[in-house]
Amino acid sequence: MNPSHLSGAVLVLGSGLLGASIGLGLRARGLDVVLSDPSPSAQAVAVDIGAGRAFVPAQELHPELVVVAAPPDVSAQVVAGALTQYPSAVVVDIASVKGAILAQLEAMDSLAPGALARYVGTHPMAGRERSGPVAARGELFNSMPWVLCPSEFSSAHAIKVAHSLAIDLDAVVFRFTAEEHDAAVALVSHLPQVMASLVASRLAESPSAALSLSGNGLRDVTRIAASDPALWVQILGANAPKLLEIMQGVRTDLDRLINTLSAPTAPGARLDLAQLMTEGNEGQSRIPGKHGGPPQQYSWLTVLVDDKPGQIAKLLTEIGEIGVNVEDLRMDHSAGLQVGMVEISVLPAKRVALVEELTARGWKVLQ
Ligand SMILES: NC(=O)C1=CN([C@@H]2O[C@H](COP(=O)(O)OP(=O)(O)OC[C@H]3O[C@@H](n4cnc5c(N)ncnc54)[C@H](O)[C@@H]3O)[C@@H](O)[C@H]2O)C=CC1
Ligand SMILES: O=C(O)C(=O)Cc1ccc(O)cc1
Repeated sequence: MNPSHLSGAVLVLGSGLLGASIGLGLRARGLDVVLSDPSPSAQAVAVDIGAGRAFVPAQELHPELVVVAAPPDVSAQVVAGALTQYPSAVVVDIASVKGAILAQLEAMDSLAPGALARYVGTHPMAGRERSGPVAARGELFNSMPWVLCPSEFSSAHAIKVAHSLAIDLDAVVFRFTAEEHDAAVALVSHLPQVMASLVASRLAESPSAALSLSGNGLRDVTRIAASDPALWVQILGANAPKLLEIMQGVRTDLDRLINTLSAPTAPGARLDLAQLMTEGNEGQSRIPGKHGGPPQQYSWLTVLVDDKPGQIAKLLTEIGEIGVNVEDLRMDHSAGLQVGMVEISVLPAKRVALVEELTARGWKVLQ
């Protein structure tokens, strides 16, 4: 592991999923990480998994950086407290919304003049649909976007320290204004969350016989519907104006679709459906590939594995031996059979050789 770009202690306020993941990542760089959380159990679990040492109020602390990893609706207060308590530290927050927090900070009389020079709003675009330190992963941010939203007050030094945090955690740094950030995440994060929840809520009272036919399409579209309601109430509320703009467009399209499907054989109806699907194809093809690179088309292959311990690890090890990089992986189970179907995506040029080699090694590959 390369040495850190930071040198002093890092204080993490809020040791849930994100705070503990940041702690784990920074500890792996050898940094001194101090964790504080009003929930004693969240703090204790984060310490136990190795995300840092427990904050001791009586002990003097001079952190180089304070990372506020608290829920969005308390983040501004916690940032303000940290700016006051640690007058030489840079303070960043990582909340999912940026404009509302900056506005709250700007409206505070309690802050010392110039204190906001040491603050940078940031947002790692990585997370999980689970919360709490138990779900934390030190590699969570690896190759994922991390947005820095410096304000007009942020100093060059504060921006550099915020940048170092993201780089230390192997993230890919982007720089947006708070306003640009909120518009972007309304589209790429908040709209998908709302749509996933809307689709999944249709399933709540559906017959279980229908659900037994569920496949990857449904799983892909609804994965984030398992997200923490308490967090999302805060995120959606804080970014409502930006999200509304996009949802008005969705409503127009949905109304059009309902009209079309009300008379599916009417002249023009099929063209309208084709257009809607094509627009979806166009949008989907614009989602960047890994590491923020250009959209990348991968080839998928499916390998049948016995449903017993160690099989997937063995398969992945052998793919590694063959010298092919797995770009993505998902699992499905064949209803009623003791086999799993592992779907693997690889660069198209690698697919044929990989199928041949896996088959020669005795794996059942579905073409
Ligand atoms: N969950 C996700 O996937 C992502 C979340 N975020 C942002 O990260 C922040 C934390 O979210 P998670 O770690 O997912 O939530 P979490 O619920 O796992 O952890 C939040 C922690 O903050 C603590 N906390 C509550 N009030 C506090 C206060 N006044 N001071 C310090 N700590 C306090 C809670 O006790 C809890 O342990 C949120 O602002 C969220 O918007 C950003 C990117 C992804
Ligand atoms: O689970 C996923 O795919 C996510 O996209 C998680 C996520 C949740 C909230 C954020 O502010 C950023 C990322």
